[in-house]
Amino acid sequence: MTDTLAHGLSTGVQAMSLNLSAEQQQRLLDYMGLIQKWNKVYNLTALRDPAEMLTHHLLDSLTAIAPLTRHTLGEPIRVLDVGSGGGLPGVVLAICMPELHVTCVDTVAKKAAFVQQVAASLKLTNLKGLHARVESLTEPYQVICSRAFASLPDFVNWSRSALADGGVWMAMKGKHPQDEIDALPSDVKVFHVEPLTVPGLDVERCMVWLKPSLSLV
Ligand SMILES: C[S@@+](CC[C@H](N)C(=O)[O-])C[C@H]1O[C@@H](n2cnc3c(N)ncnc32)[C@H](O)[C@@H]1O
Repeated sequence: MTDTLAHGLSTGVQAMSLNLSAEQQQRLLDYMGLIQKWNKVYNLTALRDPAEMLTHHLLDSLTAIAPLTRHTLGEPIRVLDVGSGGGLPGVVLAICMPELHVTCVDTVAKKAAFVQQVAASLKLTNLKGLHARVESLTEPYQVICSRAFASLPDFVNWSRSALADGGVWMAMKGKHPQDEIDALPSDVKVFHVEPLTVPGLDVERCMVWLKPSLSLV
């Protein structure tokens, strides 16, 4: 099974043209192993089948790497993953983009504790699990991301106090969320929507990029 998962991961990584070392791919597999091991204790995901976890969680989260890399251009910025749960996509970002400083915030204490445990086990010094409501955060992040978290209006309204000057939001969504875009506050605008393809999954996914409309970014 382990070999099958490793093969599925490297095939997906190639399909996405990602440049990940053998060590990074092993860490991704180790992360999946930790989710499987602790899922019952921490209640991290409804998925139990490792092959499904690979496609629906790991490969799905990996689709964020290329767009985020195009945005950061290798800068060591601070990234906040809102409603990160077991660390998706935050842990994946921390593994694949070691220059980033990634904080995964969740209101559920044991989910934040799990991310802390992942950081320690996988020696990810650029990863932190934080137990808090995102609305309470004020330290600035240059990119605030989310996956399967909330509607776009709630996402930006609840996290805007943590957005750095010139910062952007990056939301991983299913099909193009026109209704949510139409309901955004007037001082937030979408500046890019890009389709995402998850290898091995026939689903609609997109990345929605947003920023305060007065920003000069
Ligand atoms: C559906 S889960 C998504 C988890 C993960 N991002 C993923 O893709 O698997 C949404 C998470 O948001 C967290 N959450 C809900 N409201 C929140 C808030 N105001 N601040 C921080 N986390 C919140 C929940 O505890 C839950 O773990």
